[in-house]
Amino acid sequence: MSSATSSAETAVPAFAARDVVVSYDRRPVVRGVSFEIARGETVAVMGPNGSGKSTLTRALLGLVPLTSGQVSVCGVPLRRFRDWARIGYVPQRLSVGGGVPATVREIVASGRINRRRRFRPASAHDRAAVTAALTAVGLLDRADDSVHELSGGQQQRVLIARALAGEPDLFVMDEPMAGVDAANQQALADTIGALSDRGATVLLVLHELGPLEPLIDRALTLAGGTLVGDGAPVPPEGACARPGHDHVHPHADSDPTPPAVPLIEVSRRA
Ligand SMILES: Nc1ncnc2c1ncn2[C@@H]1O[C@H](COP(=O)(O)OP(=O)(O)OP(=O)(O)O)[C@@H](O)[C@H]1O
Repeated sequence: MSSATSSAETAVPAFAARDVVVSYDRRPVVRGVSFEIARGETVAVMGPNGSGKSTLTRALLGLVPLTSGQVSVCGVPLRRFRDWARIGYVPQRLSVGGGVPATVREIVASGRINRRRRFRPASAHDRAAVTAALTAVGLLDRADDSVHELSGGQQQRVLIARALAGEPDLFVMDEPMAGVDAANQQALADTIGALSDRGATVLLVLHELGPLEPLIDRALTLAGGTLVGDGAPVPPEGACARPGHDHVHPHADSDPTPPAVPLIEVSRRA
C-alpha cells in the first residue's frame, strides 16, 4: 500500500458505486448496481457471459460513461478523481503495442508513466520496479522479445506486470487468468496474494475462482446487469469443480431469471 495512505483514508471505500446504470446504444447492460469496496478488500465480480462484469469495472474507472448513478474512488467523485497512478488496470486483452514492435520491457515500463516526472529519464527506481514486475510474472527472460512473439497467456502476464510496475495500491483486473496455464495461474495467484497481504485493494473479474479462491474476501455476482449476490464466494461443486470443465451459461439477455446462487464458469477464450 502507498506510504501516503493514512488510517483516516482507509475508512473511505476504495470504490463506491450507487445506482450505476451503463447503456450501449441506449440498451442498459448495467442496471442500477450499488456496492462499496473497502480498502484492502479482494473482491471478485462474477456472473454469466454478457452479464455486465467488464462494463461495470470499466465504469468504475471512467472508461465507459455512466448513463446514471454515481461512482467515487477513494471518496472522490470519478469526474474529479486525478490520482490515476494509484490504480493498476489489467484489461481483458492486450490493447497496447498493436502493430508496433514493442518489447515486453517497453510495455511493462509504460506502467511507470504516471509515476515518472515529466521529461526525465527512467530512474534507478523506475528500472527496478519494471524488473520486479517482470520477475513477479515470470517473464524476465522474455523482457527484450517483441510482445507479439508471446502467447495469449504470456501477453496477459505482460499486462499484469504493467499494472504491477506502477506500484499502485488499487488493482482492477479483468479476467487476469484468461489463457494463462495452470502453473502460471498459481504463480499469479501468489503474486496477487502478496499484493493483498501488503494491503492493496484488488477487484477481479473472474469466470472461476480457481487458485484465487483462498484470496477472495467477497464475490459480487451479476446477472443480466443486476447485482444478484454480494457475499462469500461459492466454490464450485460436482461437475463444475472438475479441472477443464467447460460451462458457458446462456446470456442473461436470453435468460432473464437471475440465478439463486453465483454461477461459476470457465471461459471459452484461449
Ligand atoms: N462496446 C460495446 N458496445 C455495445 N455492446 C457492448 C459493448 N461491450 C459490451 N457490450 C454488451 O454489453 C453486455 C455486457 O457485456 P460485458 O462485456 O460487460 O459482460 P461480461 O459479463 O463482462 O461478459 P463476458 O463474461 O463474456 O466477458 C453484453 O450484452 C455485451 O454484448
